[in-house]
Amino acid sequence: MIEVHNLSKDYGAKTVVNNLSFTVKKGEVLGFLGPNGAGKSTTMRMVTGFVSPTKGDAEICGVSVVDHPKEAKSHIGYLPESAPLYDDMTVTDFLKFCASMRGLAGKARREAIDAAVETCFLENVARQSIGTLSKGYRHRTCLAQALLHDPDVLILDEPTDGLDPNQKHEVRNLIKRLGETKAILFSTHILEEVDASCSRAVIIDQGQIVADGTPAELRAQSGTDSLHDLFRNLTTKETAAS
Ligand SMILES: Nc1ncnc2c1ncn2[C@@H]1O[C@H](COP(=O)(O)OP(=O)(O)OP(=O)(O)O)[C@@H](O)[C@H]1O
Repeated sequence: MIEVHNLSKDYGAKTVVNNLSFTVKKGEVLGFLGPNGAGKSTTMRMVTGFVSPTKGDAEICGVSVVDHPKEAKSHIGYLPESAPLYDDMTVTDFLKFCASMRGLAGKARREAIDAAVETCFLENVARQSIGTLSKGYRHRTCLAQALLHDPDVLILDEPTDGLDPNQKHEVRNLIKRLGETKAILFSTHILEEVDASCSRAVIIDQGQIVADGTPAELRAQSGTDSLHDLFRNLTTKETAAS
């Protein structure tokens, strides 16, 4: 469902994503790991069609994001890194607006909003304006907009960032459940999430893949049965210049 072919991105003289290739099939949840500045968000922005690659392409359900970005985007639900929301809208109005942008109307729109509100546990705040929500609820509102059109592919940039332990648990379970019928690519710094939600994980460092496997394969590769040790051994310790 997601096929990434030799994706690269240069900013000036700096190559921040360097010839990445990987696939995510239906029923797979791929954890996308890497230190700060490794190129995770840039890769996700290219796969979702929001940033043009310098080289390479990504196919979403067989559709090239470079050649047919609008069609490719119709198959994707995207939670960007800093959730873009309209503070003056209520949660329901924001979801109505997003659903309309996705071409939903009438009964289909109402049902899509009800389902997303229920899935993301937003019932209690549905009529509250977004500007008054806590960080966790803002985050879940943005996750809800990604689910409205029941996309085959979900691309989630740090979906548990800033959530309390209870919410993290709920969102991890949600990702696992949604992953049974969709292809999910999600980035995280939290290595425990690999075991909690992922069928496979890719570790990138300085824009390149340095490990790719199931959680068990990656732990075996570490020599100490520890994802933390593998991550520390394979990635540069310094935070990349930003
Ligand atoms: N628009 C841009 N112009 C120039 N450099 C950029 C731009 N966007 C990203 N970069 C650089 O590309 C590199 C990769 O950034 P990116 O945000 O993809 O990393 P990341 O792995 O998502 O990091 P983090 O985990 O901190 O979110 C960084 O060095 C960043 O400064």
